[in-house]
Amino acid sequence: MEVASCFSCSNQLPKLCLSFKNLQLHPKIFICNNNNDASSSSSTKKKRRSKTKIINKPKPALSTTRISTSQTQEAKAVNVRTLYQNGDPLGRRDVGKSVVHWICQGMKAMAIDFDAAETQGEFCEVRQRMGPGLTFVIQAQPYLNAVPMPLGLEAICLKVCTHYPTLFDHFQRELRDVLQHKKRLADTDWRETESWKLLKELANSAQHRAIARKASQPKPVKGVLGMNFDKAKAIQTRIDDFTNRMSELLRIERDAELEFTQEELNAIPTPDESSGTLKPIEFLVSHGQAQQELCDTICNLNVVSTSTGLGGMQLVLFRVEGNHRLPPTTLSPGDMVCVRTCDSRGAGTTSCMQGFVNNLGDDGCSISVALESRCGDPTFSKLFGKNVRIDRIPGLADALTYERDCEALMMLQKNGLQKKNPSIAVVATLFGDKEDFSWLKENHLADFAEAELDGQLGSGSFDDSQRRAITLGLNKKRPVLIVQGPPGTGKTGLLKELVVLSVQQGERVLVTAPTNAGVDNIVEKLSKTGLKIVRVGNPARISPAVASKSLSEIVNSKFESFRAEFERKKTDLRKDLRHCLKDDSLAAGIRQLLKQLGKTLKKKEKEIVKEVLAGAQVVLATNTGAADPLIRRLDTFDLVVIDEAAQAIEPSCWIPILQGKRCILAGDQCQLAPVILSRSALEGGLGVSLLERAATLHEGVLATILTTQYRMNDAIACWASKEMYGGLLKSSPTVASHLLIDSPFVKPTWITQCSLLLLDTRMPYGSLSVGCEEHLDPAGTGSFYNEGEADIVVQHVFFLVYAGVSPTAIAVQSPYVAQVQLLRDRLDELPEAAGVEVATIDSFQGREADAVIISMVRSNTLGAVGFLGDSRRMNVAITRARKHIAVVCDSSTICHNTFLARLLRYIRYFGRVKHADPGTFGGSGLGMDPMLPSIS
Ligand SMILES: Nc1ncnc2c1ncn2[C@@H]1O[C@H](COP(=O)(O)OP(=O)(O)OP(=O)(O)O)[C@@H](O)[C@H]1O
Repeated sequence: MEVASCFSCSNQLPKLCLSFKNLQLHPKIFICNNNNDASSSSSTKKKRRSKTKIINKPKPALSTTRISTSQTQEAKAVNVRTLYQNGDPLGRRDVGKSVVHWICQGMKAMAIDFDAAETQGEFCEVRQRMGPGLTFVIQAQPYLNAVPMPLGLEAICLKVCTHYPTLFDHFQRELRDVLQHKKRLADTDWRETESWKLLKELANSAQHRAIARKASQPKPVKGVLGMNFDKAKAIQTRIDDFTNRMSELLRIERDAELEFTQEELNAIPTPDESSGTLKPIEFLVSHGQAQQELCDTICNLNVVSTSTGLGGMQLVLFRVEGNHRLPPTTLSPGDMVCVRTCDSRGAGTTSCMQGFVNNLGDDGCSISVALESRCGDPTFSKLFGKNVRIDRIPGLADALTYERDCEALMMLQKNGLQKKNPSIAVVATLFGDKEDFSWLKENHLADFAEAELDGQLGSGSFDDSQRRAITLGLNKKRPVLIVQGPPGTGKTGLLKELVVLSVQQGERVLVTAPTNAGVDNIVEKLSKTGLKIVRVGNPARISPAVASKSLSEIVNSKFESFRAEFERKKTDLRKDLRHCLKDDSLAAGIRQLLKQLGKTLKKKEKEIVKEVLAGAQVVLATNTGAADPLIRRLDTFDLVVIDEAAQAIEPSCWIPILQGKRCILAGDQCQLAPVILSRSALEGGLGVSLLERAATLHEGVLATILTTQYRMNDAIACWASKEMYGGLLKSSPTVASHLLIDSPFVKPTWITQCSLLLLDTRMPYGSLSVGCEEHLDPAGTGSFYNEGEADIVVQHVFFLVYAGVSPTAIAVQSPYVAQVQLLRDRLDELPEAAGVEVATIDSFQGREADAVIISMVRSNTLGAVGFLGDSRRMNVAITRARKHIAVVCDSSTICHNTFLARLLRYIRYFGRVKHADPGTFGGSGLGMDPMLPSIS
């Protein structure tokens, strides 16, 4: 079944659900998940860490079904942890009757729509979209989203709404009731309906049986790779132990995440309806008031225009009625949303479509949403000229990531040692013990030697350790290679070379990374090689710099002429239709032709997508995105490469690995780690990456280490080497002493000749510079900002630019999202700073810049430094700099952490310190005296 591209962190975008009618609006608690500290927008996990802001939304005017207090209290006794997940449907006893009632309502709406589609002769479209497992779960979301979750039970609802066996079970029951009722009136056999037949088809599919009975016995192990039965059985036992343990840890982590959400919800007092504090939804839309809260619903929107995108997605541009600005919103590109028509109060919905946010307009008044194209579809055309509301569908992206990780573990357990598994040698290597490993080698089933290079490498561009890594990686019989290397040792460059050479030796390669930023980084490198590369993923999550390599752009460009021809024919037919409206049979014929034309367009597009992917030498996606059916349907890959592998949990790495014959993992376990919310999941080992585990296996023979760095001035590299790598990191003489002054057109100033600089907002006599206190983001994101530090950063950028440093060679980082936003706003005011990159530390991993400025933000009397104290994050931040690093901070706060205190001491000793006061430079940095400050 079809899932065309992606949403949120991963890369799957569900095809549109069916239209559905007669849905009622209900009072609802809206959850606003905001990225705050450190998190890159691509990391959904980080979203979980962010404080959740809840807004009690107003009640629509429609009649609503309130769950009674006693019901809620009764159901509150149910704990999310008590839910089990063995593949059986969860019943009243497990989740409580309020939640069961909630699912029933959602599934009933879906069943009614199912039946309506059959009555209206649109069932083949339904058939196309429906499928077992995740496909079904995705289709069910808008229906569930339209029913209010019982108060206090949101976490359980979020868990249940992705529990396939439960949803399917309830849907089956509701559909049967709907069909029975209808057919009783018509006196026909309801079992003969298309809807029921489709349901039975799903229930009989192998995938349904596999998912709905996860507890079933794994297949019996036969001898694999010619091993005797006992050996194979021992490996299978290890796989079983591993997958069972990991599934349990994933479940604990997911529960922790849901409990976190529930705690946040519970912390909000129940709205006092009599107080009159609730405002109608249109108030939020039409009043630009300061006290407006962030919301994940936007109402009173009108369709302005439409255009067609990939996969038949219709990009629909909405604008707020009366050209008001959009309300402050949590919606961001890639978010999955439900689009419905409504009245001016946001109520009275008549139809619903699922899609994802493409972007929010720069004018602040518009939003564009990708919906599935529905040529001649009455549901789609109903949006025109109507009030429309857009609601975010929460939690599904995280649920999908979780489901895909679980699915990968299931496939590893069931198929890992089956003959048909292309990655059987990888599985045997990573789960076999020393004896099995030697046996593989002796029997020439795996070879860990270096491959011959035949002078393919460009001379001089790689050192010995890099050459060794490349030759090991080119050996087609080597199942696993781990490339470990501190920052700047050339891992990404080496991976690029490896991919190019592997393609040259006839291999097809799948390249993944845990985050979209990581994937885009390697796409950027590979795009200059002339290889046929395709980046698969949600277009809204792909960096504009590499958009031309995305599947959507490639398909669109190939499809252009065909689409133009289609539009021309469609216009002609429409004209004809207008002329013969009185002749029913002729009009019906033309309508039929229009429908046929739409189908041909879709078919052609599918063919092009298939052709592009099949012709690609390299396919790139996130680890989770590699589960996209578009990728899964392709032939087995010869090689799977995972970059930034230390940042991924092991289950997610198995998604791409199981699709290739061999794999190469590159990363550094001293850089960003996987983010785990639950302490017990962390202690249980969920935070241990595959890279870390595999590097120590079989006496380290799977790994190769790089130790010479080619990025940083030695003063910067020495700090990282001492703090993080036991002094092992060496600097290449080509970079060891490079400074900003060595770049062309850069003037000699004390700053351009300084590699390490501390801009301290604390004065030598102990007082803090005016305006340099930290503040909690009033938007309620839980993030912090510091205006004084922002001013100091701006003026430092100004000094650098004034000294001749190119703005594109400067990067500004902060661990806090609110500070990043503030810095962007401030630097936008400075035309000289156009081109300076401002990013969170997490999103800048894997990148580099000549000059890096870090704003630490925290300044408080308690000495609280939050996650600044995470040495791996600070290692990433500092090691992005090639020639100059400036740390802006309040030393008295930061020094409360011993690791950070050592960093400041190191800068004081080997670099320079300036006590910075934003007031003396004229605030925003604009119009200030460009004389360079002296060092105090
Ligand atoms: N052998 C080499 N000779 C000269 N420069 C090199 C060599 N290898 C790598 N470099 C340069 O070193 C810099 C860092 O390389 P790269 O980004 O690939 O490192 P990395 O290990 O991926 O770093 P990180 O872990 O921080 O992402 C790049 O500018 C690259 O051009």
